[in-house]
Amino acid sequence: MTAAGVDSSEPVIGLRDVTRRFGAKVALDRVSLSVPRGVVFGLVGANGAGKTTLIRHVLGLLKAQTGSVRVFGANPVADPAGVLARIGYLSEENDLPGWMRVPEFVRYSRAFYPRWDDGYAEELRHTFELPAGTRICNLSKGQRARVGLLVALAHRPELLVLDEPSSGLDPLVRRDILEAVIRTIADEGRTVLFSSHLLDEVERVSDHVCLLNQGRIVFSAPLDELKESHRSLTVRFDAPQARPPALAGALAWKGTGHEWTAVCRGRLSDLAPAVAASGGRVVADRTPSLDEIFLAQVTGSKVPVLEG
Ligand SMILES: Nc1ncnc2c1ncn2[C@@H]1O[C@H](COP(=O)(O)OP(=O)(O)OP(=O)(O)O)[C@@H](O)[C@H]1O
Repeated sequence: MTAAGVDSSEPVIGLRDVTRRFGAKVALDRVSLSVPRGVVFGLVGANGAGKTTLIRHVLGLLKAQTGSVRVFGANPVADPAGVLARIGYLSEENDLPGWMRVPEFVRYSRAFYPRWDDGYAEELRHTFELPAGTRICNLSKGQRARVGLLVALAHRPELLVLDEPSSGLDPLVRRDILEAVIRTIADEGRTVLFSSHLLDEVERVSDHVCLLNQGRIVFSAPLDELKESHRSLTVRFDAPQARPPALAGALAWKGTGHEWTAVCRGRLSDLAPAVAASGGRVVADRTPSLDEIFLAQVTGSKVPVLEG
């Protein structure tokens, strides 16, 4: 326990066996995960994977049909005011009242948060270069995303939840603003949960990555661990091969003839003997990007074998 009575070992978010159906569609399928305090937790997955549905459970906007959700140790559906006051949230849709000007919207929003910091809100307005006199409906999509981010941040939340925060932001703004914001929050010991399609962005800022596919967790692990436990291997054979070798741990192959490359689960020391047994030799070995791991994990054997 800290002096403030916060148990720092207790996860900020805990989901246990959460299943959510919309009619016949299973949006979340027995999802269990734990988000420790002070980490940047990146949630990745293709369209429809269940990311927003998971975030809505964390915010208490959806009630778990089975299983349990705990945020700061509380049930967000039973105690929405207590939980939401500690969360900053930027939604994918980023619905804002178009008729208000930024300072009006800031005044309106501050009423919901006892810990709102006026000085910080004004500092963010300057950093984000948001004009005071323009109605929100006349701002660009990127500027509106920055207004949403300002309001999510200005009460210095313990947990920042960002659902696809990059939509509408150009690459410069993403790198300079969003990533700086995410790192600052984490450096201050607060927690960030964010979902994104942009795997290079997730890779740059996340401590922990969770991949959802069709409502199920494919993996959830510290980024370092995830990268250390995968290799991209290029294997060469003396005689041309019609098919890639049967290598335990290989998730997806591409190549042709003498040379084949695979993203593999495992370490080189475990994989090399199996490559040798298949008659090949490893000619290149590197750490794959998160994007490559994601594609290999999600599409796996469905990745077409390129015939050359
Ligand atoms: N209110 C709803 N009614 C019916 N189906 C829904 C509802 N909300 C989500 N779904 C379905 O549940 C699945 C998961 O949706 P969700 O929005 O959580 O995915 P996502 O990973 O956030 O996708 P995206 O990246 O496109 O935002 C999808 O098939 C979606 O169509």
